[in-house]
Amino acid sequence: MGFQVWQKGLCVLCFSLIFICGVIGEETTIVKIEENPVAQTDENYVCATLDLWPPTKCNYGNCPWGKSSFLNLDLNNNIIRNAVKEFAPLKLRFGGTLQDRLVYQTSRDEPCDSTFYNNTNLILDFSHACLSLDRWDEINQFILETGSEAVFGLNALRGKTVEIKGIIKDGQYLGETTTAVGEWDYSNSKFLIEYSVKKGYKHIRGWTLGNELGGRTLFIGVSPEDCANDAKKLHELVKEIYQDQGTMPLIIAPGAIFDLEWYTEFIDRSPELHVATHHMYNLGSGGDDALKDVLLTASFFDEETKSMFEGLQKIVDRPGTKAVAWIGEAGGAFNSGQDGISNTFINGFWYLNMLGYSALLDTKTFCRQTLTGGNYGLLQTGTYIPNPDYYSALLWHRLMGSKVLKTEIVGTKNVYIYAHCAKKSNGITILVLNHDGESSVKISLDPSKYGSKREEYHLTPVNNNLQSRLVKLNGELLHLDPSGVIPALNPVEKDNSKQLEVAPYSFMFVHLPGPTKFSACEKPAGK
Ligand SMILES: Cc1cc(=O)oc2cc(O[C@@H]3O[C@H](C(=O)O)[C@@H](O)[C@H](O)[C@H]3O)ccc12
Repeated sequence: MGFQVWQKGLCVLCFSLIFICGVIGEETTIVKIEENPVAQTDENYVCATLDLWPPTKCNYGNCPWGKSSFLNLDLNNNIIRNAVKEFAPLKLRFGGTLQDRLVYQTSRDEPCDSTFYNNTNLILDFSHACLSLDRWDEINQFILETGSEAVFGLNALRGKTVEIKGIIKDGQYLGETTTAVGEWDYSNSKFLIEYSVKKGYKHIRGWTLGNELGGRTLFIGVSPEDCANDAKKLHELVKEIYQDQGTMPLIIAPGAIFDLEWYTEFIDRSPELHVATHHMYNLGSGGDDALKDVLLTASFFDEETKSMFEGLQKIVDRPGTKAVAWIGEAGGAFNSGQDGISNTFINGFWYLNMLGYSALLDTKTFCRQTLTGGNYGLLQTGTYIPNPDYYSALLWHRLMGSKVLKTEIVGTKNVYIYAHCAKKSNGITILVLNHDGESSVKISLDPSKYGSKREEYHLTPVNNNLQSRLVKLNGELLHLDPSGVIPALNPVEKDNSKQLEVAPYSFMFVHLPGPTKFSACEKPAGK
């Protein structure tokens, strides 16, 4: 037995009842890690989004977007640049609801107003806005200078007619459906792609089509057949435009909420698709008062969430399907997240679990809504000071390699453990999330399996306040230096002859540099 977890609470109970129960209550929880990887992520699995919401976007009386839209974000801000460079390359997905209301300037003489105006009489409640060529150049400069990769969301509603129909069943009015029908007018997108190739923007890793237009309908429904035809058109365009470029970016669609029937038909009709992407908001609404409980009890791992991941994995795993699965956008709570939750330590119970779980189900990339903007930004809106999840994302990126190892815990429900081959050594990295507020988790690591040493990265909230925006690493507050430099994330080295202890309500990355028994994690010499 290489790996064991003791629940302190149970042992305390046992000691206090020792004369009655003897050793019967001294329950040992066993954790097993399979030696052979069960899935593989992209090397840069951690991705973040930049959305388009204007400062006037509000939910529940809270307007958390400021100037975080990629149309007006200060791309020269030192903190943002430093935060992004730490990942180089960070995959950045540009898009969101309003991407299907965005037009691209085709000549510098053309008027181009970059403001989305609120108007509830219009589709998606906002006017159109324009992405100027100058701004597109600035965005590409930013991507290049920060060593990032871009995935850009194209407007898939252009040219389509939006129809609103009443639903009547058995003579009863049940509400309305909004669908977009007709052919996609790709001319404006074609221009942007051609322009990008002419300018030599090689860091564009993928072009994605539409935001939440298919799948489980939220606002506007598009049939799987129409969506597949549009994706096919995009593929043809990209192939033609990039024919002399050597590499071709990925074609990514539909960026919707998963629905088994819809996705099955869409993927069946899209043999050329590279990435089938879906969005997930499995904490519920940003206006929900019960989010704290949902996070601590991990009840976001409900049947619906699991069936979405498993459903898509099954579809893409079928022989003959080329597409792989990505989470193209996940912010926890929809409608901009929740202040005091999405931007605080407690949100890590969702974010780190989702990074772990999605990887296990062979998701190649996980895009966090957002890099900045809304309440769920990795960086605070306006100040760009990193929220606790920023540091979790960075530790994941640095420590968790692409090969995913399956873990199994027997005997406890309050601890979640994920394991990957290590990013930079022949060993492995494990991530332990202790959802128990009373008890530490104690783990023994058998040196004959896990090597003699380990490096611990223990994340705890400041003042034990789960809703703190400040986080400590190994007991030291993480903060920017006065010039906006991201702090070093240094581990504490420990001997594996001593037990590992993960405090109540905390997270720990543990790097086991080896030598370990995980031969699949050994890197070729020189890597
Ligand atoms: C009602 C709803 C349910 C759901 O599961 O997802 C979802 C997503 C929505 O839009 C996307 O999510 C973000 C958000 O609501 O916070 C937006 O900022 C983003 O641009 C959208 O892509 C809306 C509603 C729902």
